[in-house]
Amino acid sequence: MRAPLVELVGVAKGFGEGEARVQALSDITLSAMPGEVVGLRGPSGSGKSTLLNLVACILEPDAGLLRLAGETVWQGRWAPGDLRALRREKIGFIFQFHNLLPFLDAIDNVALALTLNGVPLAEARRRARDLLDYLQVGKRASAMPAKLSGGEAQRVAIARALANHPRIILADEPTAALDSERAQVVMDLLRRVAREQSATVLVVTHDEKIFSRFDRLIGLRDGRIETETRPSTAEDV
Ligand SMILES: Nc1ncnc2c1ncn2[C@@H]1O[C@H](COP(=O)(O)OP(=O)(O)OP(=O)(O)O)[C@@H](O)[C@H]1O
Repeated sequence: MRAPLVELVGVAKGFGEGEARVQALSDITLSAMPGEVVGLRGPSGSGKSTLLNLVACILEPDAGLLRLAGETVWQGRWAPGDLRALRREKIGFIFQFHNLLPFLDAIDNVALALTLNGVPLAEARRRARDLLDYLQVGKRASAMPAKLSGGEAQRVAIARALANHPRIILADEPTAALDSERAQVVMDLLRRVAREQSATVLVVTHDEKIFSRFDRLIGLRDGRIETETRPSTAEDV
């Protein structure tokens, strides 16, 4: 039986103390299955990034339960173990602006994610090259980030996020800096990765031009789940 890769039950998160306290998320219950591409939408301040950062184990919940790939990672406290290792092994994170290291070329930006996980450099470069080819940006392997177009840089960043074969891929506004055509290419890739690697992809987005590309679109308002739709036109290409 297939089990969810991401599960949150009754999760809450606030910031600050006393009068300055902001309840960013309240009573969030959701789960996402392998192969599923889920969008998180909602007005500014509705809690989208907070939710993504909780799933990434970058922020600690105040209450509830967080389970990743069948393992309870937070319930009242973090489960014992190395959080950084968990993040490196299970989670790939894609940012709005690619966050590539400016002093490394495309291939070494990807290879670094592998060497940090103990893969020898030559092997890391070989695998990085394969990934760049998979994302159709292999020709730019030796280009420095400043010489890449926005779409190319975002694909290199996706390659980096995928380097360790994470089952959970989190993306914060991955298409915000891209034109419509490049945004669709990024969504094609994310859908393909979800399908081929049985991964769950969770994407925070304001970008209406990609709303139809999600299996499920969850709408947040004031830190709560307000709507959940299944865009009917989402198709794999
Ligand atoms: N580190 C923090 N310290 C204090 N308040 C925070 C912090 N991070 C988020 N918040 C507050 O929590 C609420 C939710 O913020 P969050 O960034 O998750 O919203 P968002 O939906 O991602 O917004 P946007 O679309 O503008 O990125 C907001 O009121 C925000 O001001």
